Amino acid sequence: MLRPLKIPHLSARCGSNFVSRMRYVNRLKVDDEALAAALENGHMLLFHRLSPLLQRTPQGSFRPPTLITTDVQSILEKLGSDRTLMKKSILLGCSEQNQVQFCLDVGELHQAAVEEECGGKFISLKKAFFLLTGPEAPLVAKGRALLRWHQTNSFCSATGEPTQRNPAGSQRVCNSSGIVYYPTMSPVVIVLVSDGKRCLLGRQSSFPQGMYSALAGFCDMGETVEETLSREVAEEVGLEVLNVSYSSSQHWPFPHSSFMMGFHASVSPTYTQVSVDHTELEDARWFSLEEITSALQVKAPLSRGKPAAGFWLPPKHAIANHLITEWTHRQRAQSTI
Ligand SMILES: NC(=O)C1=CN([C@@H]2O[C@H](COP(=O)(O)OP(=O)(O)OC[C@H]3O[C@@H](n4cnc5c(N)ncnc54)[C@H](O)[C@@H]3O)[C@@H](O)[C@H]2O)C=CC1
Ligand SMILES: [Mg+2]
Repeated sequence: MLRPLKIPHLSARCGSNFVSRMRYVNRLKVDDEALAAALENGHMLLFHRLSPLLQRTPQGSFRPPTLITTDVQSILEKLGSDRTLMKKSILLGCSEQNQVQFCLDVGELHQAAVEEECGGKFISLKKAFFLLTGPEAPLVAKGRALLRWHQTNSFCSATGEPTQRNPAGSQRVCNSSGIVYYPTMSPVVIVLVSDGKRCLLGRQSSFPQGMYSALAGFCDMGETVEETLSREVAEEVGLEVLNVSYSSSQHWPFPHSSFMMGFHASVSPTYTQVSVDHTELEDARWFSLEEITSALQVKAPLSRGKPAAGFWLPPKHAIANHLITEWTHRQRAQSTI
C-alpha cells in the first residue's frame, strides 16, 4: 500500500499542490536531510542491470510493482545486502499523490531472488516499452536513463579521477577539478510528413518486424531544430518539407537518453516521390488514413515476443504514436469541413 508523504509547510503558502510539489522536489536535490527523510517513506522503482521490474496485473497489463522503500530495504537485507546499496537510490520526482519516487539498480544481487521477493520480473527496457500501457512508462524511462548516466559517468573526463554523486543523484562532481556533471540528453527531431492525404512512415532494419514510425534524427552541433528536420527528411527520403509546425516533446531512453521534439511537416502533393537512403532506413512509404486507422487498432503488437502480422505502429506512449494519432484527427476534421 502507498503511504502518502506529507510535504511540509509549502502547500498552504503557495496555494497550489503542483507548485508545492515542484519546489519540494527541487529542495530535495540540495537538502540532504530532507532527502533522507523522503527516502524513508518513498516509492521505489527497481532495476536489475538497467532492466525494470514489472508485474502483470490481474487485467493482464504490466506495470512496476508499488514498492515502499522501507520494504525494499528489508528485502535487500534479507538477500544479504547492507545499507550502502540503498544509498545508491536516485530521486525521480513526486507523484500527484505526494509520493516521492526513487529508483535503484540492484544488479549486484541475484536476479531471480529479488524477483521472487518482490513479485515480478526484470524485463529488458526494449521489451518493457511494448508491455507498459499505463502512465508509468515515462517514469521507468527516466529511471533507466538516470541509472545509466551514473554508471557511465563515474570518472571525470578531464582528470580521469572518480566523480562523486550527490545524495539525490541529480549531479556528479570531480573533487579534483571541481567540474560538476549533470545528466545529459541528446536532442532529436521527430517529424510526421504529410502530402495532405497520406503520411510518410519509415522503418529501420533494427525495428521489430512490421513496425513503421515517423522519421527521426539527431540534431547536429550548431543546428536549429528546423534545420535538423529539413536535413533529416532530405537525407532519409529525398524530400523537401514546406510547412513545419511543432506538436509536443518527450524524453526517450533509447539509444541512451534522447530529448525528442515532435513536429508535423508537409510536402507539396506534386513532389512525393520517395528516394530511401538504405544506409539509414530499410523502407519508407506513404500510408493512407484507412491504413493508419487500422494500424492504430493493433493491440499488443509484440505479444509473447512475437510481432503482429502486417503493419503496426509504435506504442501509445511513444511520441511517434502521438503524432500519427494527431494527424488522423486532423485528416478527419478536414474531411468534415
Ligand atoms: N519515441 C518515439 O516515438 C521514437 C523515437 N525514436 C528515437 O529517435 C532516435 C533517433 O532516430 P534515428 O533515426 O536513429 O537517428 P538518425 O537518423 O540521426 O540516425 C542515427 C545515427 O545518427 C548518428 N548519431 C548522431 N548523433 C548521435 C547521438 N547523439 N546518439 C546516437 N547516434 C547519433 C549515429 O551514427 C546513428 O547511427 C532513435 O534512437 C530512436 O530511439 C525514433 C522513432 C520514434
Ligand atoms: Mg533517422
